[in-house]
Amino acid sequence: MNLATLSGANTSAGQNGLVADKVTVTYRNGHTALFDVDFAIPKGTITALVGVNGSGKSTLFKAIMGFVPLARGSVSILGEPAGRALKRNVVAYVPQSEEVDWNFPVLVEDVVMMGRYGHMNFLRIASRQDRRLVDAALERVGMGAFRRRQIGELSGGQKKRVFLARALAQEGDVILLDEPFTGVDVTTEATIVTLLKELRDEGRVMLVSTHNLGSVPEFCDRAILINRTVLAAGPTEKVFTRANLEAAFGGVLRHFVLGGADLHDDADTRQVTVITDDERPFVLYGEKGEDGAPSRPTALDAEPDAEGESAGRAES
Ligand SMILES: Nc1ncnc2c1ncn2[C@@H]1O[C@H](COP(=O)(O)OP(=O)(O)OP(=O)(O)O)[C@@H](O)[C@H]1O
Repeated sequence: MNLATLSGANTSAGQNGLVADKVTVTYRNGHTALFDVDFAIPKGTITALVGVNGSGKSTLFKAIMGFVPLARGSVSILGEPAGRALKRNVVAYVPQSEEVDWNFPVLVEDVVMMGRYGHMNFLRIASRQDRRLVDAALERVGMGAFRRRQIGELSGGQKKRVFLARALAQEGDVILLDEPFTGVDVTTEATIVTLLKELRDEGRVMLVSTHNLGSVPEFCDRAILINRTVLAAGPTEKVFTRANLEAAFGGVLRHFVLGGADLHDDADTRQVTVITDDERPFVLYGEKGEDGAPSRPTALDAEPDAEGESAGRAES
């Protein structure tokens, strides 16, 4: 995807958030990447989009953005058909890094200014207000000092921040983030999470795809588990359960249970369950183990070397 195709926006208010109704996407090669995807996300919330590689997360973002056509179904945004909302530039999209052509010769401040294109006429002459919003967005993500750098010269985490700044400059009420935490360090992750929480408090709608299962309960009010269709959707505490995650990830998930003598020197049967798809494990503590609960870490469907590796992650 070329940087220039990722244009910018406008503010708008609506009573509803993001609604998908039987969304089905079939690529030109005949592969149906999504079928009958249904969900409804209210305003003022952050929703995690979670699923294995190839489960259709990016396809869903592209379908919402109108980059791929729907074979069936519809999307409504802030109470109006997606096409109309997209024309009003109320949706800001932060794509996966791999989707962007980083050789496109453009300065950081120009990337952020793209977020303002939807507010300009065809001559694209930036107003004082446009420049002010670009400055504010760059400062808010801590990238003010990098504004005159070529985007391709930045680190992965810095690029993510710049794209977030572009979404901020756009002033979109709906923000779609495709794997914003991939390849970023803990400081950048914390910066992004803080920012998303602020945006939620401002009443925006955010859909965030991530493989960092552990961070989902920390900042996402809701979650959608997906594997070509929606497996579970709703408040995180209801959706982010061991059974649902196992259904969503099947054999791909690394899953360990610590209990018995490894954890307690008394008869306490509570266990620590570590579920991980990627870098940040999802840790459950306090589930009662059955009699004879595993006393050693148990790797279900894990790779041969995964036990030590993931047990180490769980400790960190
Ligand atoms: N342009 C395309 N043409 C045909 N098939 C595609 C195209 N893009 C994606 N697919 C297929 O659609 C499915 C969903 O891909 P998608 O990129 O949406 O998955 P994802 O959940 O975002 O994966 P990841 O976690 O790896 O980013 C995959 O099977 C993929 O091979």
